[in-house]
Amino acid sequence: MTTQDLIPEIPSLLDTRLEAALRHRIDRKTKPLGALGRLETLMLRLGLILGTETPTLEDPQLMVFAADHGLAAHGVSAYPSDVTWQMVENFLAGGAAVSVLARQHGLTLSVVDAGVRHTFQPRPGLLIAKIAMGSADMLAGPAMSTEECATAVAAGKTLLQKRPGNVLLLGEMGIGNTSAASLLLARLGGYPLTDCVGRGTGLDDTQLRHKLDVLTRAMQRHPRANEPLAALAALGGLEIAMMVGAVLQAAVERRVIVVDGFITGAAVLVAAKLRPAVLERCVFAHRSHESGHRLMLETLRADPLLDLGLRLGEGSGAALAWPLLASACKVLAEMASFDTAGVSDKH
Ligand SMILES: Cc1cc2ncn([C@H]3O[C@H](COP(=O)(O)O)[C@@H](O)[C@H]3O)c2cc1C
Ligand SMILES: O=C(O)c1cccnc1
Repeated sequence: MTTQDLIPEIPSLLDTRLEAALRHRIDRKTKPLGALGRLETLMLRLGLILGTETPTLEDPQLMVFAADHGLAAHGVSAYPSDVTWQMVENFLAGGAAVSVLARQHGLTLSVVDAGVRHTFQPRPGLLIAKIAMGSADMLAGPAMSTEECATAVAAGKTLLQKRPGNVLLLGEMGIGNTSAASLLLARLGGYPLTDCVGRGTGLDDTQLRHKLDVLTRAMQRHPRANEPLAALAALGGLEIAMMVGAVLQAAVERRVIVVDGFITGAAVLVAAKLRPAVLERCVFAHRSHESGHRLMLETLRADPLLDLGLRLGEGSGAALAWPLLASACKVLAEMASFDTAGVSDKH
């Protein structure tokens, strides 16, 4: 499969007529001009993505992409790799944070086994798309072969195609994946690693220094992995690669993409380096407590909706931001204008 086949074209959403109509509609609502603040920016974005002055959100899909990481054997996380499969069980049993939030908000939760080091029993809500029993140790070679990486991206596209609705909320699970996300940010953003690495699940100072040392060696091991797909294969992870495919396909289909935290942000970064117009389809849910996330958001020119000090992942931030998207659509559709309500406009 050529890169051309794997990575679809994604046109810009630029539509000056629709944008003007949306701005007019928002400005004529019964409120001081601009008074709904960033909710107005959100209304505009949702209208542009869905191509209408009255967008409606249908059958939102929260997909949690899960995989293990070979690098985790080097002690870059505060928790053992087994937590990945155990949390997948927890998601499916309905007991994880994201399970509760998805239930509360009526989001369809599916868990994707992109490469967890465990064999799951098939059951509803679990999409088995396993590429390998975890990624390889990137200090010894690439995390994924070029073929594995391409297969993961393609699988992400196919999975998304089969899901209904017009909104994708991204989530992930994979012990060690803040390391992969940090490496992708450093390599694709051209930043010093120290600005990109954080405590993940809760490393202390000594453990953080060790993580930085391991990640420095990973960068040195792959000096030529500079292109997005090469960096993804060498330094990424199976769940991140699968999210890249899902994001590209969601963008092709003009779905709203709700981006969670640092790791889902890394997948969007790779996708945006390949196809910049992906970013026009994204809503950034929150600013994570993970220290590299600020730089990640700056790189993506993102202005996230929430800042709750979350450092969980799973799609928990995306689920928490969901009611704001729902409100934006409701207000755009139902709030009266100065003309219809007979309210006097400003002098
Ligand atoms: C119980 C538990 C539940 C989680 N849910 C998400 N993560 C989060 O932590 C991991 C990334 O951090 P690091 O790179 O430090 O391993 C990912 O699995 C992420 O989704 C969890 C982590 C744990 C321990
Ligand atoms: O921002 C995130 O998504 C995040 C941060 C720490 C641990 N897991 C996820």
